[in-house]
Amino acid sequence: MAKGTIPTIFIDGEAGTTGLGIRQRLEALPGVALRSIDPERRKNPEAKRALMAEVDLVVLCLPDAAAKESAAMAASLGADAPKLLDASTAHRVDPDWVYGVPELAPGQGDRIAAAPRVANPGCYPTGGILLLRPLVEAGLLPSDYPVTVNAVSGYSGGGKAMIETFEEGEHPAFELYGLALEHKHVPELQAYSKLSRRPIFVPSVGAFRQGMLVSVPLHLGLLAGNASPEALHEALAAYYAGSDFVSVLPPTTDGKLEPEALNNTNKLELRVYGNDARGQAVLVARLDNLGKGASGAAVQNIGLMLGLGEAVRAAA
Ligand SMILES: NC(=O)C1=CN([C@@H]2O[C@H](COP(=O)(O)OP(=O)(O)OC[C@H]3O[C@@H](n4cnc5c(N)ncnc54)[C@H](OP(=O)(O)O)[C@@H]3O)[C@@H](O)[C@H]2O)C=CC1
Ligand SMILES: CC(=O)N[C@@H](CCC(=O)OP(=O)(O)O)C(=O)O
Repeated sequence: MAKGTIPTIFIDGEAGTTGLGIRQRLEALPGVALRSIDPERRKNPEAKRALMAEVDLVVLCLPDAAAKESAAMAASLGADAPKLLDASTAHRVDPDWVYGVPELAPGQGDRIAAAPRVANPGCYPTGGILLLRPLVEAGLLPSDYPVTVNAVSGYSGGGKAMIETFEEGEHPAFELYGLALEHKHVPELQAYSKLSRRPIFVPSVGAFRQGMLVSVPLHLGLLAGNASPEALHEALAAYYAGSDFVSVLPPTTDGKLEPEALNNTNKLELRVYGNDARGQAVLVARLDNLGKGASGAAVQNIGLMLGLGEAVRAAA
């Protein structure tokens, strides 16, 4: 139930990369009003608390520690507490929060719509989970399969600090990272893909602003019943039939894929590349790390949480 005539939203951290992207998308959306704090007071706890009590929904676009503080502040408002959507990593595997991937499973969109607290997903896990979960659910990919997820992101994924180092020419043009195998996205990737064995995750970042590819190599002989690439494709296509934003495409014929084609959209594409003779396949997800990987996904969740789903679909 809206506190005013139309739902109101406060973006805590609206000057950052994700906050700005959400703001721009919401400004183009009819039926919501944005509320802000004077920029000089944007980190002031009293100013935040007062605004939180007035709005219907707060979006947290903050580093993890600040997101935890803001979430506690909102909870302390009791009956005046707004709904929360957290873009940080802080609450993604917290059982008191609903994971904000509407395509995760049947009924997930309804769970997001009804939830007081929703955790927006990480950009890389969005691609990995949407590739893996249907195959585990279908019994094609054993849950203890030794999964490796390789990925490349545009440099905006690292927020304001990384954007600056790339645009000042102070960052290598390409870099593997996360090689300590403790990347913050692994827990959500494992939990929501329903994998019993911790996946190996090897992210990388390149000299392009935005766009992302997430890929998972598979040995067909280790899948249930030596599943074929066609069976993997069919399982994914059936899972996302009728989805507004996720599509399952035949692989391109030249065996190449670039990461930027979906930039500035909330779309995500899945493909299965296979070679029966070699007994191998590679699953690939393409998305915009700032779109379906962050701000686009946030606006999709806001649409569900505030009953604006139709407007979000129309604007996408
Ligand atoms: N970039 C991406 O692709 C994605 C990022 N995310 C997540 O979103 C969150 C924000 O990331 P991102 O936008 O990239 O980061 P940025 O560094 O671009 O922005 C963070 C913003 O938060 C502000 N901030 C920090 N502390 C406070 C506070 N206590 N109160 C109010 N504002 C504060 C910062 O201000 P100042 O600079 O002045 O400190 C900055 O404007 C992170 O948790 C990140 O993990 C999620 C999905 C994708
Ligand atoms: C290139 C780069 O540095 N990417 C970020 C992830 C960006 C992202 O979407 O992660 P969150 O949603 O969890 O913030 C990283 O690997 O930490």
